[in-house]
Amino acid sequence: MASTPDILSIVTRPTAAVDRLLDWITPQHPIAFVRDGEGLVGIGELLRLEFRGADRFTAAAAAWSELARTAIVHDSVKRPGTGLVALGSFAFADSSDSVSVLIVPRIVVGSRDGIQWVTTITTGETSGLPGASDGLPAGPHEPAGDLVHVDFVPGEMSTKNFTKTVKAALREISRGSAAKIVIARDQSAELPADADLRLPITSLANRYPDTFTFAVDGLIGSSPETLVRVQNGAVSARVLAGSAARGDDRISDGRAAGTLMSSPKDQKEHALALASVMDALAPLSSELHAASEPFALQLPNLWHLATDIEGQLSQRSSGLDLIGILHPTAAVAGTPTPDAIRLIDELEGFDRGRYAGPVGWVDANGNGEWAVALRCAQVSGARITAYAGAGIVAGSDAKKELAETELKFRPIVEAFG
Ligand SMILES: C=C(O[C@H]1C=CC=C(C(=O)O)[C@@H]1O)C(=O)O
Repeated sequence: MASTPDILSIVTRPTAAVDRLLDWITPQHPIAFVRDGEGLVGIGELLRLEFRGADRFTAAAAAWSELARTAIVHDSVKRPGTGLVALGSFAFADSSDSVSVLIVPRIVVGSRDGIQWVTTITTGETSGLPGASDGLPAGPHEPAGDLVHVDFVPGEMSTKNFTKTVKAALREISRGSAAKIVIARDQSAELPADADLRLPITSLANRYPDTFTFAVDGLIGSSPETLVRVQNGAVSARVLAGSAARGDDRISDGRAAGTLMSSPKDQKEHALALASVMDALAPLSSELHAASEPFALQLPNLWHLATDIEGQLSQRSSGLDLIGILHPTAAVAGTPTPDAIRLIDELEGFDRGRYAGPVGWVDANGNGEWAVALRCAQVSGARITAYAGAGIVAGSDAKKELAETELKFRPIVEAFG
């Protein structure tokens, strides 16, 4: 549940002091959501709203609109992400022990379309008014510190158990219980006390610039999948499903992409994921467009089948409203959704936490960007747990799916390598 929110005073001003956004990440409790050098970095936690259970999205949307309604905002930049903003991360499952959070930072450093700004947020009605603060605190926090090296070992789901579970999922699919089930596994490691997370996060962002690199309440990663982006009434998403390893040279790499594009199994897996997002957005949008064929998205570790969706919202839905409607897509759960969720619960047998849940930000106007938390790990005290999964459809091969999860772990494993 949300704690009782205070009235917040917010000042956003343009700044010339921000060169590289990522230099502002703090060593402990980093808060960030960036892609290609743009996005938001939070410094310090002013307010934390917590939610649990099946109504976590509706409760978050209601608490957020109340906070936004009473906030006193002085915003001379006026762009999506300026003014009052929270970064959030939500649990995958209704029954998860992991709490879902919206975090309002004390300071937000932002960059978008070549414009940089700083937002200071304070509680109470008088502080934080223009002139009361000139914005940026001591910083930037240079990316520094020692490399955090950890060795991941299988977690609650061993590799052997994963292949067994994929085979069990295939039996359910052949019985007609579901058309697609996404099966995940975990790997974990001990972290040194007070590990400085700036280097792993910066290295994720540098190696995977086209993905959303995030750090919210200990959940860190680089996700290629946009769950939903809301910007002044426009809505967009990038659906991914269907994967192949990159080739070792130009020829084998081109062949890998070609084989993926012509694979009926991957095309089916992708079509189910796309349909789940289109079906969820259609009643809320006009002019909803998606290409008739996916394209091959190139990442350093993988090829993915990808489809971009764009439309206009026909109702005043905020990003928080939409993540509650869209989650979980067939890219992380399966099809039909209720059957896939039940089967994941039965077959996987571990708590996914916030892996595969929405992670992103929302502003007071309901604008926001939310990724599906993939290629990520949760830092909880001295423990780090990484997650990766694969979509199982008729024709999937358990060994290949295991190999695919290894490639999906790579961003996190290398960031801590
Ligand atoms: C479930 C994951 O990826 C999803 C997103 C893209 C491709 C996927 C696949 O090909 O199986 C998965 O649906 C993960 O990275 O843990």
